[in-house]
Amino acid sequence: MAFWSSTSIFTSKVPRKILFMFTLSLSVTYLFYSLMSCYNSLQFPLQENYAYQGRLVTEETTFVTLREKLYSASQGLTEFTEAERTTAVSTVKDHAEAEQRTVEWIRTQASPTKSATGYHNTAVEKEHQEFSTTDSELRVNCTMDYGEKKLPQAIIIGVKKGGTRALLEALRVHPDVRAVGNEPHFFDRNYEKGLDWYRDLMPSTLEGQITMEKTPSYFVTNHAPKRIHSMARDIKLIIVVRNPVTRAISDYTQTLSKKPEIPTFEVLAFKNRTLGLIDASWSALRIGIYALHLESWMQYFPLSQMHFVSGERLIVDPAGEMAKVQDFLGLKRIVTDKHFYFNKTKGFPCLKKPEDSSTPRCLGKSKGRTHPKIDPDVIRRLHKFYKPFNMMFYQMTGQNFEWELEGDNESRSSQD
Ligand SMILES: Nc1ncnc2c1ncn2[C@@H]1O[C@H](COP(=O)(O)OS(=O)(=O)O)[C@@H](OP(=O)(O)O)[C@H]1O
Repeated sequence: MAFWSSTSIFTSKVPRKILFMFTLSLSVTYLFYSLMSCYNSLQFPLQENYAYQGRLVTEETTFVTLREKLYSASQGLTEFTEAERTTAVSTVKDHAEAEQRTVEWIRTQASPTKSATGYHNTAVEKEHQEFSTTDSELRVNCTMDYGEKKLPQAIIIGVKKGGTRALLEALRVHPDVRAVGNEPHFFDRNYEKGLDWYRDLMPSTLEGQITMEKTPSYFVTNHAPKRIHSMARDIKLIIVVRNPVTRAISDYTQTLSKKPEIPTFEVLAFKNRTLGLIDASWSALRIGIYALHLESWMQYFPLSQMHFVSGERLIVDPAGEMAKVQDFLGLKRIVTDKHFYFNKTKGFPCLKKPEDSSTPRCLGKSKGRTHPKIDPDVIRRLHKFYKPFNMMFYQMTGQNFEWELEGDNESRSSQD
């Protein structure tokens, strides 16, 4: 009875109110913590999505902060990446294969050229039946992040030292482009890791956004055209090309910055300098035989799926080149001259600084290194060496990049 009278206190009116208040406050606390933990796990995706929307409305701050973060992250990654270290020094096997292939190709070019239509041959059809993935198979990985990770619909496949980083960073300003910052090297070095691994590297995209990546070594990788075709036969390919002589010097400058002990450019460029025998198997020179590499790609992809960017024009008229790239990708022309300014110290166009940020928007110090002075006679010989291949490349692409004019000028000034 005594026990009953002590518990019956809970049934009396005043304590029932206290009990109610206590339960209520417990529930509110529980609800508050649940919401907080949910918010924390969603915070980054929300910001990202909001940022994207903000771009279209007025709130630029979040977008800018996020872009700055991505930009500086990509800067860090481009400095001395594994890609840069290993592409310049190919393995002995690759080197031998490449040399053999280059020599054979140069020999066969003495015979009449193939017609442009003949390149896109039956190998493509066979390949497609065996390996092609359907669109629905490509769109599976939905993450906590808003949107979903997709395999790229467009890839900057080359060329090394052409201006690929500048192009990718300018494209990333576009709200409908999402690109991975570093170079995945999937189709040349990581292919055995599989498409799921590759897809997982990509940023999540919203409906209507394009997923992109850049790995410049794909352009000169034998297996890359077939492998990329088997992933997506309708993929768009972008190739930034630059005068092969300047490109070779830029490539050499990069290697030299990491290995100061290597022989001079003049020594590496020749098999026999007295005989004027150019070493076309040296990767710095081989990469510049664009017609040779393009031929492999044309066996799998029609020219309509390729877009060639002039590395030279990307420096003097970035907005002009960006307009053409955006058209090719089916994007609205959002990245325009308003986004660029010429930075005199850097000597290159840079992306304009957002008002509230002090982070530089120029590319890092691994871009725009001072090139060593090369013997003008060697430069002249290299221009002569590349001339027929450049002509062939102009014919194949239907575009004249006018590298011979530069060569003529250089030859003239070196004679003065
Ligand atoms: N806006 C801007 N800023 C800096 N550099 C620019 C820019 N546009 C094009 N370039 C040229 O890009 C060259 C480097 O090319 P890549 O980015 O393709 O190099 S890499 O293959 O990724 O290492 C780099 O070559 P180097 O000057 O020889 O370093 C530049 O000439």
